[in-house]
Amino acid sequence: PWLRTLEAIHGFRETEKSRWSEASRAILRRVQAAAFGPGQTLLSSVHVLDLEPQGYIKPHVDSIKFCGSTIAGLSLLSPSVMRLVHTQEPGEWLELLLEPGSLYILRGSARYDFSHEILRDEESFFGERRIPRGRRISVICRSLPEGMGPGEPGQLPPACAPGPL
Ligand SMILES: O=C(O)CCC(=O)C(=O)O
Ligand SMILES: [Fe+2]
Repeated sequence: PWLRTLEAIHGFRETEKSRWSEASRAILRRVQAAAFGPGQTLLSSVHVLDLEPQGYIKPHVDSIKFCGSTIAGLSLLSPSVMRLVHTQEPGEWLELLLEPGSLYILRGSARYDFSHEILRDEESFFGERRIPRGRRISVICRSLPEGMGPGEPGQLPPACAPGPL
């Protein structure tokens, strides 16, 4: 639902999950505490993306219609490189090495003014260092779009209706 519309992603499968084991919920609570403020409401379901070794994500900015001001992603299995490029100033960019078990948080300017992408295996370098890509799973939490309080769930796709994590 997130990326199919953008055709930004290749070699993947995905799902949205709202039911988690207690052990997983404990981890999601840590993500929530690290990435989101007390006033932020999260989308009720968590996005899980499974990228095959040849899979990659092209540069995009998450839709402001479906996603609020914060995106937090937990990377699992293979390391990968995320590149952020300023949408107005392509010379302004940075790369993040996403080690398995790491959490990235996109908020503020990183969320709105920079595109993000996951490099394909052939281009997967962090500086000079080659980062060979294997299967990568990411678990992504997002805040609700502003003005999308529980009173206005009609504008959201059903899987994104607001609710507790
Ligand atoms: O896999 C990730 O960490 C990022 C996924 C992403 O950019 C998205 O779902 O919009
Ligand atoms: Fe994204």
